[in-house]
Amino acid sequence: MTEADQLADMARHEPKNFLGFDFSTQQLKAIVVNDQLEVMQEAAVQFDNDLPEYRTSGGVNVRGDGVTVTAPTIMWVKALDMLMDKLRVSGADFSTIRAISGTGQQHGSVYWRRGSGDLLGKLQPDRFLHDQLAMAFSITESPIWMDSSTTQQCKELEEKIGGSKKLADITGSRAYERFTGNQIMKIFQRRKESYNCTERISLVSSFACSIFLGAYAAIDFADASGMNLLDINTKSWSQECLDACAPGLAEKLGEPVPASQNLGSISSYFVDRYSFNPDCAVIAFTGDNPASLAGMCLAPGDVAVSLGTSDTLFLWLDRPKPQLEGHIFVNPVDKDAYMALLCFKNGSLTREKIRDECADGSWDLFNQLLDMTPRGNFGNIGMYYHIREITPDLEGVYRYNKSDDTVTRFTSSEVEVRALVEGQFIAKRVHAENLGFHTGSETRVLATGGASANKSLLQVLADVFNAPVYTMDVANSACLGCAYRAKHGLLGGAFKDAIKGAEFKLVCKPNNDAEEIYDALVDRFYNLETSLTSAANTQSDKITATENK
Ligand SMILES: Nc1ncnc2c1ncn2[C@@H]1O[C@H](COP(=O)(O)OP(=O)(O)O)[C@@H](O)[C@H]1O
Ligand SMILES: O=C(CO)[C@@H](O)[C@H](O)COP(=O)(O)O
Repeated sequence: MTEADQLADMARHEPKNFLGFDFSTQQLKAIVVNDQLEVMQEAAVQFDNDLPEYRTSGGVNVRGDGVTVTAPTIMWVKALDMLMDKLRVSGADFSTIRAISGTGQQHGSVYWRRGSGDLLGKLQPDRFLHDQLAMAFSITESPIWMDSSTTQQCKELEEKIGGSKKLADITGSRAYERFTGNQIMKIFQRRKESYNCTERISLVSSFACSIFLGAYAAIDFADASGMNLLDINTKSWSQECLDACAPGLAEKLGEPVPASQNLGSISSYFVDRYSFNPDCAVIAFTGDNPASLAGMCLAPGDVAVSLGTSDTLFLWLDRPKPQLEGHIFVNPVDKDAYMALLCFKNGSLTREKIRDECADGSWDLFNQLLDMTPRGNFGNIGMYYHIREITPDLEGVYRYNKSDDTVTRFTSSEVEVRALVEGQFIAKRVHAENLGFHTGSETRVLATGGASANKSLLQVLADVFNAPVYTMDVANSACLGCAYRAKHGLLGGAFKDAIKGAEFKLVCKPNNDAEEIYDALVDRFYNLETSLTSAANTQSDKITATENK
C-alpha cells in the first residue's frame, strides 16, 4: 500500500460521530451517535436544579399577570457551558464529531444587542461563554412558547392581513399568542428603545446555532413556520406580515434556509476549548416538533401519534392545506414537503378517567372491556372533552347511538370504553384529513408516548387509520432527530438514506373489515362534530352580541 493509500484507509476507518442538542423548556440535552446511529453518549443540564441562581420553575418565569412567560437568555448560555463539560466527562471525543445540529423549544425569541455579531466571532477559548455573552442581549428575558400575553397583537395581525384564514393560508397557522411575530410586535410596541438597539432576532434554535457557528445563524424554514411571518408557499418572509409586526424586521431576521443547510464550520472557540475538528460542520438548528419528526423517521404518507399527557399528531404532507386549527410547517427533512402538527388536550388523562370509572383503575380490565366489544361499537359514538379541547374547540361529553340520537349514557362499561378510544382515534383521522392527509397503501402509523405501551389501544389505532402501527424507542426524539439531521446535512441526499439503521417494531396490523367499518364512522363523526362546533359558535356569537348591547 502506498503512503497515500494508507492515509486514505486510515481516514475511512476514523470514527464518524454526530452530535445533536436540544434546548428545550426544562433542560438542555445532547446526544452523540455514531455512523450507525447508535447512541454513544448522552448528557443533560436541568435549568431549575443545576442553575438555581436563575430561580426558574420548569425552566421558565411566569410574571405577575399570569400570561407573560419568559426565560433568562443567559441561563441557556450558562447551561451550554455546563453541558459541554458534562459531555466531556461522559467520554465524548469531540475530535470525532463530523457535524452537529440541534433544536430549541419553538416560538421563543432571542434579541441580540448591536455589536453581538462581532462578539460571537471573537469569543476567547479560555473563558466561559456566559461570561463573554453576559451583555450580548438587548432583551434579557426571552419570551417563550408558554406566553399568552399577545392577544391584542394577534388580533391586529389578523386584521391587517385580512382575517385568520388569510393569515393561515400564508403562514400555515392563524395568529397564535406564542407565535414569534406577535411576540416581536409586542416588544416593538412596548420597548421601542430595546427593539431599536437589537441587531438580530433569533429563534431559540438559531440562537443556539449562532453560538456554535461564531456568527448569526439563519433561521430554518421549519422553525420559521411557527412565527406567523414566513410565507410557507414561497419559503420567504411575507413582507405583509413583517410590516404588520414591526419595521426593519427582514434585516433583523436574516434570510431563512432549509433545515438541512450546512451553515459552515464550527467556530474556533469550540476547536480551541473542546478540541473539535475545525472541519466539523454546523447544520441549521430547527424547532423541537420538526426535530421530533426527524427523530421518529417519519416518511412520506406516515403519521406519528404521540400518546402522552396530551395526544399530538405529526403528519407528513406533500401539499399544505392550512386550516384554522392545527399548524402547517415546512418539512424539516425535505424542504419541498410539509408537516402538520395537531394537539389534542384530552389524551391520557381522559383515558385514565374512563379507566377509573369503568375498569376500577386497571389498564388490564380496561383492555379486556375494549377487546370484548366489536369494531364499530354497534354504531355508538362518543366524544369526551373533560377539559376544553383544542382540536376541536369543544367542552363536555357527547354520546350518540347508531341513529345519531343523543343519549345520556351507554348501556355498558365496555361500550363506554370503546366509544372513548374509537372517538379519540377517529377524531385524529378526521382532523388529519381536514389538513389534507390521506391513508395510502404505504402509510405507517408510528406510535410513541406513555400509552403506546398499550397494544389494545394500538389495535384500535391501526383499524381506524387502516394502516399498520409501529413503535420505536424514541425517548428524546427531538434531540436524537438532530443527531440524525447532522448526518443528513453533512452527507446530503435523501433523509431516508442517512437514517438507514433506525429500527421500528411492527405492533399491530389493521383487520380486514377496518376500512369498511371506519370509513363510514369517520363521515358520521365529522358531521356530528361539525354540528356541535357550529352550535357552540352560534352560542358564543349570541353571548358576544348580548355583551355588546
Ligand atoms: N398501559 C398503559 N395504557 C394506557 N396508557 C398508559 C399506559 N401506561 C402509561 N400510560 C399513560 O401514559 C401517560 C404518560 O405518557 P408520557 O408520554 O410519559 O407523558 P408526557 O411526556 O406527556 O409527560 C400517563 O398519563 C398514562 O395514562
Ligand atoms: O409550542 C409548542 C409547539 O407549537 C411546544 O411544543 C414547544 O415547542 C414545546 O417545547 P418543549 O417543552 O418540548 O421544549
